[in-house]
Amino acid sequence: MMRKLAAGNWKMNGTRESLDALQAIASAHPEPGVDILICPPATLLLQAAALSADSPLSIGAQDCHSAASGAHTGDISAPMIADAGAQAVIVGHSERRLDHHETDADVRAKAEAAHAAGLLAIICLGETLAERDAGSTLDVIGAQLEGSTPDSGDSANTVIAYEPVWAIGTGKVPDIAQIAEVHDFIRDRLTARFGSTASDIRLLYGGSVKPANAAEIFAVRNVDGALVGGASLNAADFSPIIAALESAT
Ligand SMILES: O=C[C@H](O)COP(=O)(O)O
Repeated sequence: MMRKLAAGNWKMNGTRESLDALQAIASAHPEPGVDILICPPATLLLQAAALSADSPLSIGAQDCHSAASGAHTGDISAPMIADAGAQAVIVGHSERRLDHHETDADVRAKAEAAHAAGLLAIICLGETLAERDAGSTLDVIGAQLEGSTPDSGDSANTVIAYEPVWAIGTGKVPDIAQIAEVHDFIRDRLTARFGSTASDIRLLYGGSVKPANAAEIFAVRNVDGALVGGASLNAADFSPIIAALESAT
């Protein structure tokens, strides 16, 4: 049976004192009915993983290189992330695709590296506002999904996060029908490619998820959790989102 996933992406936020939030979240959900993942910046991975070792929280990174090691100044590899005690890594976030010109092929290679290192790969997809306005959302999502998801993907090692670029950090959220359309589309495409395991590949929605809108989003068919940015930075906001997901399960 699939366990839904509440994932927090701290992005480029957080210093050591921010780790207090991990304890607060773990204390509020001692036996959660869903999986909980926090992805802090790389500087905090080792400490966050150590602090969470005996808690229901898992820790993930926000990116990895596609190579296991080598001359890539400033990058970290999937084996290094695993060595730090983390269990997951986000790949292909739109901020990486935009800021670092990452292509679908790059994202696919990173996801393959994550799988090879035994990490859960959270593969992000999302259309821009211009693409939505042009009516090409499903074409964009279909191409990203096909190009970014490796053949090694299955329900145990892969999560897909649908994050409309225009909804990230803006307070704007697609309407429920729009979320349902894209999630149904992703599920159908995964089923066509991967067969029966696709029904258990978790599909997360991301983009301005807050305590006030979480329950409505989690009621949508084929929404198996959320990838949360700003509202994951503190327990006061993230904990009600976790609770909403538990209630929807
Ligand atoms: O990875 C998380 C997403 O980019 C969503 O960020 P947000 O919840 O701050 O809109």
